[in-house]
Amino acid sequence: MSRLTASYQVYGKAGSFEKKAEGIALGLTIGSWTDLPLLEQEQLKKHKGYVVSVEEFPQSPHPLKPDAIKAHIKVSYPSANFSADLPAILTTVFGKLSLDGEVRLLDLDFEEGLLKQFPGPRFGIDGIRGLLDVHGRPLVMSIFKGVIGRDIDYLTAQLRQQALGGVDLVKDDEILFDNPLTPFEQRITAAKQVLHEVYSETGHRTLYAVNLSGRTSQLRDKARKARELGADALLFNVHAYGLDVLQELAEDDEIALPLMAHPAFSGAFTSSPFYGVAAPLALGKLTRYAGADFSLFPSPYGSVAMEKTAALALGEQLTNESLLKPAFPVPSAGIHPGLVPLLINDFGIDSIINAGGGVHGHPDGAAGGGKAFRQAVDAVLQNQTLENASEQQPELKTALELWG
Ligand SMILES: CSCCC(=O)C(=O)COP(=O)(O)O
Ligand SMILES: [Mg+2]
Repeated sequence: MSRLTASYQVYGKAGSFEKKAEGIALGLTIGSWTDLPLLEQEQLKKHKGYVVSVEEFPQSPHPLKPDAIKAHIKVSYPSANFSADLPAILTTVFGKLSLDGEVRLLDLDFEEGLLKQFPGPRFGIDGIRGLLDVHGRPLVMSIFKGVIGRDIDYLTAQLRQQALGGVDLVKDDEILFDNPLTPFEQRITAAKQVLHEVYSETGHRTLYAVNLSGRTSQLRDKARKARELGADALLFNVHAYGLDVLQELAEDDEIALPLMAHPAFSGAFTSSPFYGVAAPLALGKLTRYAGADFSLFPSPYGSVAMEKTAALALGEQLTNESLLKPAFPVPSAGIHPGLVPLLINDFGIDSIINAGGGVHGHPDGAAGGGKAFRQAVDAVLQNQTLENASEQQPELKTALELWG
């Protein structure tokens, strides 16, 4: 029978953590142990959690509580205790415990038998590259901006400019929901036509990720309809809905579209250094296990930044060796072409450079913005500085003058 090991960060007095860990291991499984008669101990043995390790960090005192230090606790849970789904798993390892003071879930280690119950990305990095026939460089994605309150003609005009800039993907902004001016289905069909026109004119292929939104009970039918209409990919605010909803979409063979996980709402439970869930686990490992082909997260550099070690660990969780396919890391928010060398250095070629304002804010419009990003990527891959490359690339030069 497989097991699941949870790693937690806690604060407390030095020497107090074994007891705390034992309390978690028993409290979240069989309750008590030593007081049980031997026969019951034998019966319940396979359901018992146990402490794997306790590590104290005396050099990491609590910033506000002078007698408390940090510790990491690992607890192993038998999978006999839960059904093989993320709601049951999260409730077991961090249900009531998440409400019990300063405790943070850092990681979950799934043994192979349990991991096999999860789909992982349907397409993964190679599958997405195959759809685009783009290999050997990071992909470039742009984001619709300022579309709320505008009609479908505005949206298609903006899409055309983005695609002409040579971006590989365009996604809806996560705050664009189904609405009378740009209804979900019309967005798909109108975008398809524009992207086909651009492909006929230029030979450049761009995929569009439409925001799958609405009540949970409607999502499956909407996603299936999107596929029927020829949608390229679905953007999904997974952390507002829950990971299991993503998994349902990922496992549905009648949907079978690339799924792009947006980090909206996740800051509510990942941002505190003391509480919640570590971002590499929530936006990295679990988002990949549940079936996202792409996971967006704040890069270490832009307007909404994630601490660098967390962002790097998140990228690692999306791409490391696993039974499941890797998902694309998409470090985002406030990205401009001048950041491309840092992003490629951090997240490698198998990542996506994603920008909204950094594309639309270009003085030559979104087409100029897209070109500047593509030029920046090419410069990095050719080991050129952006400054040198920009001597031959006017769009990149303009971007560097504007954003540095
Ligand atoms: C917080 S990561 C999500 C990125 C995103 O959805 C976005 O709209 C970023 O836009 P920006 O103009 O900052 O590139
Ligand atoms: Mg956005």
